[in-house]
Amino acid sequence: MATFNMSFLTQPHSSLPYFPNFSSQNTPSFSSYSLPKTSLILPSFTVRRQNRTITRRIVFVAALKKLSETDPLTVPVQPNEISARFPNESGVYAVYDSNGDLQFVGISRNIAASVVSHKNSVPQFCSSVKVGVVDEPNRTALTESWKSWMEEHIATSGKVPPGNEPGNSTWVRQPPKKKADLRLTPGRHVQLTVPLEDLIDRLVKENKVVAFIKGSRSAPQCGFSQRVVGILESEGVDYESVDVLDEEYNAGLRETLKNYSNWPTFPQIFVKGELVGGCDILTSMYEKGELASLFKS
Ligand SMILES: N[C@@H](CCC(=O)N[C@@H](CS)C(=O)NCC(=O)O)C(=O)O
Ligand code: FES
Repeated sequence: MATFNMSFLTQPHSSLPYFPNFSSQNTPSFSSYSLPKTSLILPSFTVRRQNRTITRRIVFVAALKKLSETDPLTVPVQPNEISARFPNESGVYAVYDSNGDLQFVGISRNIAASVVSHKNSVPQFCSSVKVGVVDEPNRTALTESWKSWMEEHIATSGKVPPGNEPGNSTWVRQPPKKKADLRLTPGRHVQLTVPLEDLIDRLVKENKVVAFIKGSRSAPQCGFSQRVVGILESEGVDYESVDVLDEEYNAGLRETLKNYSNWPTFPQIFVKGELVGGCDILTSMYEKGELASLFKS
């Protein structure tokens, strides 16, 4: 059998020899996954060591069931029916189209949620799904499960599932691209004809939410700025950022902004031209759940 380097293939997150966890209420039935027992406790045996008799038990852990031996489950149209049929657990899953062709093998921390998401985004490819729940999942174990299903499919069909072809982004959600930071000037080589205060004033009035931070939004250079960026992003705020440490495009901003806002530190967050505050104030408003109304208005 040919050997394949799987590292370049599109894989979602991580997987393990696959131990079903049947405790979930959403797990429909044992037979739908046709999985073996999590572990079989085999008879114990004894060894003699330094005149002591030690009892050992052999624990046999069931391996991931083969892809070809796993029964497919039909994917219902309604998300709540999908959640009822598929487990909310970690594992590996294989998605088939209505012709029974394997489209994608994935790993998920919540298989039901992944199936709902695929059914929404690519319903034409998402007719039935084979599931392998992984108990005590860790990254290596999940990845090994994924590999074993992929290798089995490649060995029998000679093909990589289309959704796992390198560069295919149909099945794996790409992280949203971060906005670029705003720059106050075209660069140091250009002589400013208006005072820096006026540029700041225009910028905070023309943009609803502006965060003046140390470093860029993708790589804040200070923990206070990092916390504020994290809060704004977790609230899903559409904001602009300006790096006060950027001496090429924002020369002089660090000191001029302190005068403009009468606030001595960074970060500084402006909403509709008004200073809201820095890290402490934003953190406190976040913890009290006050940010949604601030950014909505
Ligand atoms: N308590 C402040 C913490 C921020 C802070 O202390 N910033 C300092 C260190 S990053 C600062 O900007 N100092 C002035 C400067 O570096 O120009 C807040 O709530 O934002
Ligand atoms: S740069 Fe040191 S605390 Fe912000």
